Amino acid sequence: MAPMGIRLSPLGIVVFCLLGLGVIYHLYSGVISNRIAAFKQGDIVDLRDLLAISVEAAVLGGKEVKRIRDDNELEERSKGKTKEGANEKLTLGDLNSHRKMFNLIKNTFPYLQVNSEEHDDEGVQETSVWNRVIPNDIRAVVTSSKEVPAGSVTVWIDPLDATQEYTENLRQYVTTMVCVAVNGDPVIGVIHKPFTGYTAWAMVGSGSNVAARDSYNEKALQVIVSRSHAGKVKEFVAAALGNDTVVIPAGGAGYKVLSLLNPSDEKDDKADIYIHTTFIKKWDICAGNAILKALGGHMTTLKGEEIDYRGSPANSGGLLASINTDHEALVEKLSSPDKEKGR
Ligand SMILES: Nc1ncnc2c1ncn2[C@@H]1O[C@H](COP(=O)(O)O)[C@@H](OP(=O)(O)O)[C@H]1O
Ligand SMILES: [Mg+2]
Ligand SMILES: [Mg+2]
Ligand SMILES: [Mg+2]
Repeated sequence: MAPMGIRLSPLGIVVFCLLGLGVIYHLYSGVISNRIAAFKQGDIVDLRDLLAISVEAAVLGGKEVKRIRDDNELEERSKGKTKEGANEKLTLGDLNSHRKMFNLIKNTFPYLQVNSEEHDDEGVQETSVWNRVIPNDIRAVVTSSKEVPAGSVTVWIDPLDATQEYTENLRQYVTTMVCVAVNGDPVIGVIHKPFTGYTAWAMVGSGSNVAARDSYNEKALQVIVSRSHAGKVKEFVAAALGNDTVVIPAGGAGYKVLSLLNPSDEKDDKADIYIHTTFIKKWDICAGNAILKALGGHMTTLKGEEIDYRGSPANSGGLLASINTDHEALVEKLSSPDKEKGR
C-alpha cells in the first residue's frame, strides 16, 4: 500500500517506466545517432588523433627516405623548373615516402583534405591504416581530446624536404613533414629527421616535445637562408639588416625552422631568424609555422602577413620566421621600400 491511500499496481509502474524510457529515447536518440553518424561520415575529428597519426606518417615516410638513400637507389629525375629556373628534383625517396605518408592518413581518414607535394601516377596500393594508439609522450602533453569539424581541416605533407641536398648526400638537412591546419591556421606541426630518428612535434594551445633556445642574439642576428633556392637573399639581408649580418646557407625549410630551436644535434646550425625571399609552397612551411606558433614564435610573409593554409599551395610573399625576437621590428626593417630591391 502506497502512502496517502494511493495504490500502485505493478502493471502501472511497468507502463510508466516504459513511457519514461520512450520519452528519454525520443529525446536523445537523435543526438546519439547523429553523433554516431557524424563520426562515421567523418564530420568530426580529434586533433590529438591527428597529431599521433602525423608523427606516425612522418616516421613511416622517413624510413623509406633513409632506406633509398642508404641503398643509393634514388632514381633521380626532374619535375621541371621553379619560377626562378632551379631544377625541381624528384627521387624515389620523395615518391615512396609520399605513398606511405599520404595513404596512411587517407586510409584512416578518407574524408580529410590532404595536400602532398608529390602524387602517385602509378596508384600504388598501400593498405596501411593507423592503429589508433596514441603514444605516451603525446598523451602526457595533450591530455584530452580536441574535436573539430573535419571540413575545417587541411593536411599538408612534404614527403621529403631538401630533395636537392638529399641528392647531394647532405643528409643532415633532410626532413619529412606533416602539418594540420584548421580553418587555414597552422595547428599541428611535425618535422622528422630520417637519418637521426629525431622528431619535433607541437600542437598550438596544447604543447610540444621541443622548446625554444634559452637566448637569441637580437643585436647581431645570425640569419639562416636557402642554399639552393637563394635568389638574392644575401643582398636582401645585407640591405635590410646591415652588411655585417651573418648569413648561414642551409638546405630544407624544416631544417631551417629546427635551427631556431633547441638543437637535437650539437652539429646542427643554430640561427636567430629564418628568411626566404623566393617562391615557396605551403607543404614546405606549414609544419614549421605550427611549431613556431605553438612555442610563441612567428612565421609570416616578409611583410608580416599571416599565411592561410587553405586553397592554393603557393606562398609568394617570402618568409620571415622568428622566436623570442621582436618579429614586428624585423618586419619593419624588411618592409621599407628601399629594401624591396634585394628581392
Ligand atoms: N623558389 C622556389 N620555388 C619552389 N620551391 C621552392 C623554392 N624555394 C624553395 N623551395 C622549396 O622549399 C624547400 C626548402 O628549400 P631550400 O632548401 O632551398 O630552403 C624545398 O622543398 P623540397 O625539397 O621539398 O622540394 C624547395 O624545393
Ligand atoms: Mg619541401
Ligand atoms: Mg619535398
Ligand atoms: Mg620538391
